[in-house]
Amino acid sequence: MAEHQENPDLPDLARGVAEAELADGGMLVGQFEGQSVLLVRRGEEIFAISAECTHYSGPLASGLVVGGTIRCPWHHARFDLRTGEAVAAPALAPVSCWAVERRLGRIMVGKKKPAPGRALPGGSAPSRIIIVGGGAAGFAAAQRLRDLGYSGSLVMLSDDADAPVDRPNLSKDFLAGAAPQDWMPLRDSAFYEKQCIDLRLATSVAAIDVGASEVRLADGARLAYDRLLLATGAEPVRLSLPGVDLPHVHTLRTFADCRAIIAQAETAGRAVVMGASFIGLEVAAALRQRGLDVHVVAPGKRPMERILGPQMGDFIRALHEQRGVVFHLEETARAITATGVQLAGGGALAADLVVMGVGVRPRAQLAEAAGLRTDRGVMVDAYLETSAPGVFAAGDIARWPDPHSGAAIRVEHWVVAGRQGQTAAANMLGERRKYVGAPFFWSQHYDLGLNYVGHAEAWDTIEVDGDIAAGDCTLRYKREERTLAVLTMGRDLESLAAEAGMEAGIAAV
Ligand SMILES: Cc1cc2nc3c(=O)[nH]c(=O)nc-3n(C[C@H](O)[C@H](O)[C@H](O)COP(=O)(O)OP(=O)(O)OC[C@H]3O[C@@H](n4cnc5c(N)ncnc54)[C@H](O)[C@@H]3O)c2cc1C
Ligand code: FES
Repeated sequence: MAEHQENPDLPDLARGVAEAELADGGMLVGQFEGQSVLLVRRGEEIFAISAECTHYSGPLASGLVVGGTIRCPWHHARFDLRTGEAVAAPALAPVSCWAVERRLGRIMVGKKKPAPGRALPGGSAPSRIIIVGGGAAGFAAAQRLRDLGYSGSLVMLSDDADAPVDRPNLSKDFLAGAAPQDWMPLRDSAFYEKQCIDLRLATSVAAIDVGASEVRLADGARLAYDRLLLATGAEPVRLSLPGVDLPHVHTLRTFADCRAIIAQAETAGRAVVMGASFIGLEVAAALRQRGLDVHVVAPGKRPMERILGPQMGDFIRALHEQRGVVFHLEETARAITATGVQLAGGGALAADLVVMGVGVRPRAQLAEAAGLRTDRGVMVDAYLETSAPGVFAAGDIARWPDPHSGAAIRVEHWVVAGRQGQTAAANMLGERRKYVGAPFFWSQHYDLGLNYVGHAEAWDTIEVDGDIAAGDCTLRYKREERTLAVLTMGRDLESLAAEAGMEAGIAAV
């Protein structure tokens, strides 16, 4: 938690505030020993927790209290009000909590509470767990296993040479040059040592033998498991075009990909981004922030129209055009040369950097070869277990029965991957916890963020409330009167309420 200068505008919680200042259901930010502390009152109970989210320092006072949790307005992390525990991704570290005293009509903050400990769930705990994948789902699962008290062997295999990183930032602040390199790892190497997580980088898994409960590494070594989590994520599609292997043509998935784009951007003046969806446009924004000329080539009529609809498509286009991005829509590339991109429509664009953001495909080959049930991803049940008992899957590869849309869906969202990793961890230890989280993602373009809750592949109506052009709106994607998804800009509380509402709807069934 960040240290703060004394702020004369905030009440000193060592001296306390009058009880009347904190009504039932209310929140109040004060300071205690130089730190911002949030008081939350629920009936007769008062909680004191750090006012800043441990993900990107979001202001918890602008969040939503649901049951015993407080939810961050920026990317929906959840913290237990009593213990401070980060119960749901994307936050991976707890917030501090303090004891609260009520004396002579005043509320005062006392001693900091110790970090929470958890008892291992009942049942026969496995003694060897292997996680294949060092991304959002794999990391969150490993951390949650240790948080839950699992003390057996925990091996995490990743074919990436870098330890797990904050992948969403690869197309945002880090690519734009606004975040230092040391922001990127989710944890430093000391964390893995301390938690006894045997993290093996640049280690490729070649096969899984579910009959023998073994994974085979590319170097031929075999490792036995009692429980296995597949969290192999997705890989970027590389269009098959002449010139696609030229050195200035990139895709973006890993930290190394991002460093290579940055190295090229340092000398490049003109970039062509292929694809006008989330990653393509975030890359376009970041490269504009670095001062490059940026052209975007995409086959659709509007950017992001298939996912967000025409109104948002027009808005996103205008937003990027105001910042100097030039779109070539309803257009595709025919070939890439050392100096540019030739368009199918006959034109040509000069470029010394080309980035393809044309989608990803799930890395489900291991599961397919092992005979697990797959269908455009790895099929899992509500507990995230695959068709092979004891083998779980989470994140971008998993297709799960989503209770909100009623369909088996697979998404590519950071928060979903992290939360599925956390649920799979509990279930690998013998809990029977269904994954019922409403899908959620965020995207950032320059200083504008959008939040999206739910899942709508097709809709018949988009209900717009507010002013899209002003970045202050809520869009509801509906089919037959039912809201499938809610997009907000500048209305974080509505996004949180939509998520909580969808989840409450499921809980009530
Ligand atoms: C640039 C970028 C920006 C993004 N921005 C956002 C955003 O703003 N919001 C959002 O919600 N989502 C965003 N996403 C999507 C989000 O990052 C993914 O949904 C998330 O990372 C999925 O997590 P995962 O654990 O399933 O897979 P990954 O994070 O991809 O991790 C997969 C891991 O498996 C390893 N692996 C794969 N196969 C093998 C093998 N055979 N042997 C060993 N290891 C293997 C890989 O090396 C990797 O470590 C972004 C993605 C990218 C690339
Ligand atoms: S800042 Fe709180 S969830 Fe991201």
